[in-house]
Amino acid sequence: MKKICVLGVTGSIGQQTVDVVKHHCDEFEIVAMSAGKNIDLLEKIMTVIHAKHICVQTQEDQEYLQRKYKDIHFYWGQEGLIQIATLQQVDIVLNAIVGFAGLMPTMKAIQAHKDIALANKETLVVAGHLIIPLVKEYGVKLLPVDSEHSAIFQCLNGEYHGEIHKIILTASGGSFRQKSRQELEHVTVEDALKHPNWSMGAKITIDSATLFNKGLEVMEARWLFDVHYDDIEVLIHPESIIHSMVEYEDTAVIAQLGTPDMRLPIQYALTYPHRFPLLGGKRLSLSDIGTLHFEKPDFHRFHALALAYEAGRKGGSMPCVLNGANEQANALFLAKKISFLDIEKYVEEAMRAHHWIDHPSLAQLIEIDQWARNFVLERVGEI
Ligand SMILES: NC(=O)C1=CN([C@@H]2O[C@H](COP(=O)(O)OP(=O)(O)OC[C@H]3O[C@@H](n4cnc5c(N)ncnc54)[C@H](OP(=O)(O)O)[C@@H]3O)[C@@H](O)[C@H]2O)C=CC1
Ligand SMILES: CC(=O)[C@@H](O)[C@H](O)COP(=O)(O)O
Ligand SMILES: [Mn+2]
Repeated sequence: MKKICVLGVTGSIGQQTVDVVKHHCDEFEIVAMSAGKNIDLLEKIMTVIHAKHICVQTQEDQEYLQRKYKDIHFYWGQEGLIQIATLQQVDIVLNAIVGFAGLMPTMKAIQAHKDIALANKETLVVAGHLIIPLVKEYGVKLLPVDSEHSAIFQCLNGEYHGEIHKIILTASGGSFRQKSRQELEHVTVEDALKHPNWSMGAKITIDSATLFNKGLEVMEARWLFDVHYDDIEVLIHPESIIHSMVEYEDTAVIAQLGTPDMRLPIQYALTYPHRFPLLGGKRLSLSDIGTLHFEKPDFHRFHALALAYEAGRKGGSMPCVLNGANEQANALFLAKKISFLDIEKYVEEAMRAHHWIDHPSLAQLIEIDQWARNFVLERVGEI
């Protein structure tokens, strides 16, 4: 029985993880889990998942729940996340928290010798230079949950022999794939939240529309598979059927395909190297689909992708600035305080204003992340 700690159980990935675990309750048990502020949903999940260790975001919610459920141990805040992720009985931490908040629990879990199933791509974007050496030092597994990276991991069959010519990351193009730069000036939050193929949390859905999601994924791939940015190509593939590909030195291209369903990469990260049935999973019928489409990304129209390659190539503290500024600008767009194109504008301004440092420590990353958020808030007149 594999004992799992699910961070972000109330989110899109978190709930799909619950679904996977429910269908394989002989194999997996969720012994610890965290929510942010959605306590109603957490209490619903608690009726099917009987974890004894639960973390929430605020002390107030922790105290409320502790009074109500005496036989469960409740924790709160960042410290609480670290406590549940490092519990002795936990074998693997599935990190499905959104954003920078996922970084610290990932690091501490690795240092407590836990395997990591990583959906929280921001962890690697901002701190790949710290995380990858830690993974090696502590001899733990780092298993990708992000669909493209799971696809690459499956193509590589869990092994890497340095024979990769390039990685081809597919991108749906998001909600506005066919819109001109001029049309993008006036798009709404409601339209941006309509992803063509995936039902996901709000932050990543907006990131998908700006293409910052793909930019973050380029950086995630650089760290997970130890490839140079010149060897990572983004390919627009509107159907999201090919989840990504690996081209080898001998010109062979290996792809992983399937109907878009995040439960597969979640489950594979938990069952690797084995494959279990995916209950309710829709089988792919290429004859029904008929045609798949591909196009090159337009780096001018989707400037975010160009910014992400630039930040990744610069390395050091720059990805942290891009990520922090993007998280803040994304939230301001969702709150209808800035326009869609303002997101990439403020991220670029933060990158230009930043005093770059090489190899930032965790403490420096925390400072830089806060600086980038404040930079955007100041530009918008929010502080
Ligand atoms: N959704 C998807 O299909 C995919 C997601 N990912 C990645 O997975 C991660 C999660 O995405 P997704 O599930 O869509 O996001 P959601 O917004 O749906 O869920 C986020 C989860 O994190 C919790 N949370 C948010 N902020 C904090 C915080 N400061 N401290 C503690 N917990 C917090 C939320 O709690 P609450 O809601 O209770 O406040 C919720 O449980 C992201 O990094 C995303 O990029 C990657 C590939 C696909
Ligand atoms: C499901 C998943 O992994 C998301 O990251 C998804 O890839 C978003 O789609 P696009 O960013 O390609 O639109
Ligand atoms: Mn993805």
